[in-house]
Amino acid sequence: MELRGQGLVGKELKDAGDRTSHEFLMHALARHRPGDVVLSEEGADDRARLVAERVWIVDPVDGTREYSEPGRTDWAVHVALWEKGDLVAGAVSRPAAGVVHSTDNPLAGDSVDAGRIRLAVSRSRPPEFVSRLAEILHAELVPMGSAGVKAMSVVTGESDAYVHAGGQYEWDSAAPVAVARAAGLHTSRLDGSPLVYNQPNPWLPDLIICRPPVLAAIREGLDKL
Ligand SMILES: Nc1ncnc2c1ncn2[C@@H]1O[C@H](COP(=O)(O)O)[C@@H](OP(=O)(O)O)[C@H]1O
Ligand SMILES: [Mg+2]
Repeated sequence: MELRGQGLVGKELKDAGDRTSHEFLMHALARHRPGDVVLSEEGADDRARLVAERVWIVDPVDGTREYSEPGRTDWAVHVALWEKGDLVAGAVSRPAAGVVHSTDNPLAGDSVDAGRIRLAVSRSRPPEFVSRLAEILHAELVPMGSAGVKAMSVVTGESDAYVHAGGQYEWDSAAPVAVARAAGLHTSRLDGSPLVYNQPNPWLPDLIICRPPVLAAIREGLDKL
């Protein structure tokens, strides 16, 4: 937040934000949880994570593009804890909005049943299939930056589902998925299989996060693509 007001713009601001947040998190985790391994978007992949019992999966700035655009609040800091096979805790912080969604306190809101399904989608690179899915479902697209912010929009009831495919890494979804699960939402891969973390290759290209009542409609829509 401090860096954003210091005159850096564009790539310089993105890189400085990523690096500063990464260093902050690495120091904090080394100090408070020295025995744990960290998988960060901005760090070298420490292969010790593949035999570790506890691994922190972090994205220091998710929605880096939005972070670099003055006044935007749709970017987030993701911190998730994976322990012995699954996510056990996580938080998605939105510093510019002044909110932290965590597995302890997801800040879940009631969703008004608007009739039309609202799909959260990337504002800068909406996957083509999501537009087709929206047509099939007569759904409304709600564009915003950051995987974490999109997932939290389902948690708060601003949208009904976040459906993504075509590319992403474990750090983009780990903390959002941990919080979404704590809020009682459905989380899975596009084919319905579970999202599995701390894999040798952290590429995790697709997901569905949705309110349970819309899952059947989304599945039917996906089948028709
Ligand atoms: N096709 C793709 N391949 C790789 N990463 C992708 C991707 N689409 C989205 N992402 C990542 O998902 C996050 C949210 O993207 P978007 O705001 O467009 O929905 C971004 O994380 P970062 O900002 O941490 O790089 C972005 O890099
Ligand atoms: Mg990210």
